[in-house]
Amino acid sequence: MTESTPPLLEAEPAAAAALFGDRLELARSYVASLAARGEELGLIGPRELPQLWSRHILNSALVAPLLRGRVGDVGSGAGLPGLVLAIARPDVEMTLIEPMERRTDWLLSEVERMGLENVRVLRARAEDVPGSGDLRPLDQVTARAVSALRTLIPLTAPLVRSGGELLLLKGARVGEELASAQKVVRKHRLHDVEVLELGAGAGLETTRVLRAVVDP
Ligand SMILES: C[S@@+](CC[C@H](N)C(=O)[O-])C[C@H]1O[C@@H](n2cnc3c(N)ncnc32)[C@H](O)[C@@H]1O
Repeated sequence: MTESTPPLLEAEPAAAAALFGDRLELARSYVASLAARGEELGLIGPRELPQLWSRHILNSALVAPLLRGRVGDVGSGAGLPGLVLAIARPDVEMTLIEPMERRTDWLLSEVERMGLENVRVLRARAEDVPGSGDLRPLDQVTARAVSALRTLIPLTAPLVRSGGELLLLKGARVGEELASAQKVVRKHRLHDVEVLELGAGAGLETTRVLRAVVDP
């Protein structure tokens, strides 16, 4: 019987330096920590290591230039995109909203290990946050791989202040998801809804972001 070789961590793509600038060392330390402990903690699958940088870290970091003010990330899991964005944008106040204790423990330990002062970890389900007094209405909310738009919009829009924005990272079927979410788009008074395609020009995997203004 031959022993199987553990999958190798993807080499850091050249684009990482431009996306993280002087925060690159912190991004590297988060990637190293996630690669070392992520599988054991059930945060990432073993097959993710060969695409950790390109599919997960840079896919998340591409959203960083769109951020402003107080931002929440719903369903952060391992820290995607919220922790990556907080690393890239120390000027942004980031709240990671995640209900699973094992995941919030991991997020808190990473925030402490990296000395990030712009991150708060809130253990909660997004739908329980409005009206709880735990979080003031946010300027923007991000989410990635949490649910389809028809359920994700009702989870995220109530967290945003009037005139704030949703930035929802989506896959190639975002158009179909949006078509079947029209009822909640109207109910939550989203306008200026657009799908941004980020990264392709820079030779990266395309990150699709549903951006919409919330006007409750
Ligand atoms: C598939 S994981 C994705 C994690 C991460 N965003 C990523 O892209 O890798 C979905 C995450 O959403 C969280 N989640 C599920 N329902 C939620 C809710 N109602 N409010 C907040 N987080 C939720 C789960 O606990 C889980 O960590």
